[in-house]
Amino acid sequence: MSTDSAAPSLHEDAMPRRLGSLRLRLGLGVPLLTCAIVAVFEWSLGGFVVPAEGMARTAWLVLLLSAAQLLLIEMLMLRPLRRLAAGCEAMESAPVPLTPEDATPAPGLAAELDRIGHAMRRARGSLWQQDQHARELRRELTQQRLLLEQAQLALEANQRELASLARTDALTGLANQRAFDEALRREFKRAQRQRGLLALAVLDLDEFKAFNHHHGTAVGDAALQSVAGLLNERFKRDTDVVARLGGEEFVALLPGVGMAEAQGVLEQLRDDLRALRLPQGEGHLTLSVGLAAASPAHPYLSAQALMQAADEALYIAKHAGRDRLSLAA
Ligand SMILES: Nc1nc2c(ncn2[C@@H]2O[C@H](COP(=O)(O)OP(=O)(O)OP(=O)(O)O)[C@@H](O)[C@H]2O)c(=O)[nH]1
Repeated sequence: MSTDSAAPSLHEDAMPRRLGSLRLRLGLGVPLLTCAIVAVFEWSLGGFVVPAEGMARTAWLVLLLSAAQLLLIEMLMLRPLRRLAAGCEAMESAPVPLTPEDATPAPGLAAELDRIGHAMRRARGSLWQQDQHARELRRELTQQRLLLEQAQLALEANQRELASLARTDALTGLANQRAFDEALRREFKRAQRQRGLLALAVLDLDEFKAFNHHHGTAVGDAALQSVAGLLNERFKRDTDVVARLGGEEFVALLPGVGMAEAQGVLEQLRDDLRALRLPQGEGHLTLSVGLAAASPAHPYLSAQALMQAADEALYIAKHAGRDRLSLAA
């Protein structure tokens, strides 16, 4: 049968071994039983006193009867059992297409066993198909999970980008008002806690309305970007925060920096701007700065109070004629 050569299984040898042992037992048992039956039969006919000729005839009779029985057992039992065993083994291996021989089993006991083997192979085929289907579904599920993970990563990246955009000034790339407000609150509390220094400068370009008017807003935009570049250059420490609050107004928040040090760096920044001679190396765009600094010797009640002091200093610088730095009282 075709299933005899099916894919190997864990119990491949077990069933034939069992059938071989059964055949051996039948091979011994059937002749002995036949011998016993013939002996009883002979005894019932004439007793155990049998001439030598009669003995030989009886031996032949036993031999022939045993051979006939064994042949019948082989055809009607062992062969169908082998098919059944093959059917059982096929349950553990890939299905093999049913042959016409499988589809039309022989009549009698063999037919029953064949039918069982046949049904087992059909069940195996169906199980195998379901198993294949389940594997496909699992593969698809894995793929979908991968896609989902990728989409999730992309979404997280987008969210991070959005969050960063929400805290960044689009024109200059500096922190915006929202990011600055958070930084001011955070650094002010830290300075208070650690009794440290915190300088805050508010910087405002002078007569920027007129600048825009003369040179156009595109040139004005470029000037704002140049000032942002200068701020980034001058305030490079990890703890420094520079931001554009809107329009032509910038801030520099400098943790751990006192009034004198901040004043020095801001004057250098004003020199840098003057040297640039915006626009196009021929102009004279200037900057006014208001500077306030919190320290244990000069504390402020709140972050807002520090900001207000810097704003007031800027107001004084503007009203004193612009292009200068004014210190908070
Ligand atoms: N090019 C450009 N101009 C801007 C931008 N945001 C605000 N402005 C302009 O900046 C100018 C600010 O003008 P004002 O607030 O009157 O200040 P100012 O002219 O600089 O005068 P002072 O601050 O008193 O020296 C306005 O004309 C705004 O239109 C921007 O993103 N790009």
